[in-house]
Amino acid sequence: MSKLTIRDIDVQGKEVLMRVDFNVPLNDELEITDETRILGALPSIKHLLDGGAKLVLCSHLGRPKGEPQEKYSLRPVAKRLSEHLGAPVAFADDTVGEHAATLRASLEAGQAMVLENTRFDNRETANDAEFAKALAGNAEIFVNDAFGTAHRAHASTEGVTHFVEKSVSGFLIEKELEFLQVKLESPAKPFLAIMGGAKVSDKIQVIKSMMDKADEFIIGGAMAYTFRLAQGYKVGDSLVEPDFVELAKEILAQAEAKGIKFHLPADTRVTQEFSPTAETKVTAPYADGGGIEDGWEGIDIGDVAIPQFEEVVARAGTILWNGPMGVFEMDNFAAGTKALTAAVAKADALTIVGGGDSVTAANKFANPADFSFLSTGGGASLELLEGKTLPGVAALTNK
Ligand SMILES: Nc1ncnc2c1ncn2[C@@H]1O[C@H](COP(=O)(O)OP(=O)(O)OP(=O)(O)O)[C@@H](O)[C@H]1O
Ligand SMILES: O=C(O)[C@H](O)COP(=O)(O)O
Repeated sequence: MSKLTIRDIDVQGKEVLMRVDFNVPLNDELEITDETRILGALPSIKHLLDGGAKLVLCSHLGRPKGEPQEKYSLRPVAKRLSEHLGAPVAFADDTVGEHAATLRASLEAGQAMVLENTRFDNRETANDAEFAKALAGNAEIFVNDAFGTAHRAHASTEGVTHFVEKSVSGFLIEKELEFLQVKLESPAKPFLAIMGGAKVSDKIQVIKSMMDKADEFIIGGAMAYTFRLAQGYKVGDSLVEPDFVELAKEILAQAEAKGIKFHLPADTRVTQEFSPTAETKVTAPYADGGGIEDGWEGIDIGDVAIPQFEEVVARAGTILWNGPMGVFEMDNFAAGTKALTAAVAKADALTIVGGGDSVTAANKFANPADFSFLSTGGGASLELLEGKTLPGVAALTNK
């Protein structure tokens, strides 16, 4: 069912509450290290301000568990936003308290402000009605543009919709759904899904759901070791999730039955020490009886795997990439992720990148403009690909 969007409303002189996903990474100095999500929200923010809204922005940052903590404050984000807008952005030290109320009451048309982290109050994640009502305040309109948090039914994503006249989606949610849903309905073939990273438990169900759509899979990162274990190979001290070995076996059998090309790394770069100066070596290919010895841990795909994967990427018509090939945060473990990032960036295909770390890799090792779309959603994009309904979208007003 289609939902009202930001294009369908008149906001002139009205107070508008907008949920954004400003859950950005901060370093120890509380500096923003990746502003993809801020940039993602800007088109909607500018559109509402140009339309004369009194704009109240809210978001979570991290998982502070109901306690205010300086390291999870949205203050640095409000400052960065003000730089992007070239206008002051007021910041409330609280979310639904006195300071927030005073600032909200003094907003003028075309001005924006940011509320403190919604998760500084436990009632946010509990989707508490009183908290949602206070958050809505005098706003007639709620705009949800927090795609990254749309899979959470929290007070600021779902609850609040019960206390405003209209709830609409913003441009970012619209764009995310366009790429992750609409464009993947009839993808140019072959449709390649590249899955990597560390969280097998989060992603293995997505692989299963995508077997009806994808023609080929590349599995990298720690994901690969659970599959290699399922095939009976030795994986040494590598990160595996034994609880998912059975499901991995099922997936491998299903791929074979359906004629899906399921590419696991032919070999693995391993180390004995998890550090930026550690020595590494590449195992013999699994097919030649290779595998990972005890005392060694897989940290990247190997030298045989890299060109094989590059070839698979080069022939794809559509590429969906979620999760790095290795521990790319350390240079000595980053070769596989670097090579794959470059290959995806130059592929003549629709290229969609999802997941926090994959987007970071895309920004670090390639020109972000060389990808068709960088998703701001980690869990949210995975749930969408699994075919689940996102509560933050479902709660919006029907057209
Ligand atoms: N072989 C490996 N062993 C251990 N960790 C690995 C390995 N390969 C990749 N990783 C780690 O996986 C992490 C990323 O995995 P993750 O599943 O969180 O992906 P993601 O793209 O960030 O997705 P999301 O945003 O959904 O969390 C990186 O920090 C990387 O260092
Ligand atoms: O980073 C994310 O995936 C979103 O901001 C949601 O955060 P959460 O997993 O803490 O709900």
